[in-house]
Amino acid sequence: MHFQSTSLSDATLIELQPFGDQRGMFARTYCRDKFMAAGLPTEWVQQNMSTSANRGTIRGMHFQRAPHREGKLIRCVRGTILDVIIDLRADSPSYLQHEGFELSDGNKHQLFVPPGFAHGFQTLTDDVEVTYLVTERYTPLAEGGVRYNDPQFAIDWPLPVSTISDKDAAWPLFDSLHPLAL
Ligand SMILES: Cc1cn([C@H]2C[C@H](O)[C@@H](COP(=O)(O)OP(=O)(O)O[C@H]3O[C@@H](C)C(=O)[C@@H](O)[C@H]3O)O2)c(=O)[nH]c1=O
Repeated sequence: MHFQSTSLSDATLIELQPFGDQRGMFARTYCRDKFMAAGLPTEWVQQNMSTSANRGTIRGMHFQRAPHREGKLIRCVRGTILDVIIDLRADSPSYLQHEGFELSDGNKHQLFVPPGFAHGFQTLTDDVEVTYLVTERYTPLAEGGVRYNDPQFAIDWPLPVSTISDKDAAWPLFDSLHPLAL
């Protein structure tokens, strides 16, 4: 696996190293030693998956407030997504910057999302499945979010929004958040 830095401090794109043969392909998706050497987390407490039926669906932009901030390792195992992360760490050189990454069953890239980032994605195909590891347990009282179309970030979503949860459509704008809400 190859670890590539991104425009956002500590966020890492991980390319798998595939071994192909007549049966198909093998690759490690997680390797404790390599993650440790790359300075990435090695303790994951949940593995989650979601499916989304329609192209254009948005989930996000989500985070958990301190002290429950989560690191996430995202992979799209069916279809294609644009995965977007926003650095919300006030002490970071990339504070308030965002970047999008195409993750698909074709490229098999994984994205490490550091604690303190907001995370979300838009499906670019129908029938998408995403799986991710997280470093903290789900803590509903610590759930937070910022609106996917917050003008502060002006994320360039590639498709019109076809489907979004009521919760995600109603997250506040970043401007209105108290610093303790992060
Ligand atoms: C995230 C989560 C949700 N749930 C429940 C709550 C709710 O009833 C149902 C669906 O939850 P949500 O609507 O929050 O699911 P979803 O919008 O897919 O939430 C996910 O979105 C992506 C973008 C992320 O970054 C994830 O960390 C997570 O926040 O599942 C759990 O039981 N455990 C969990 O870890």
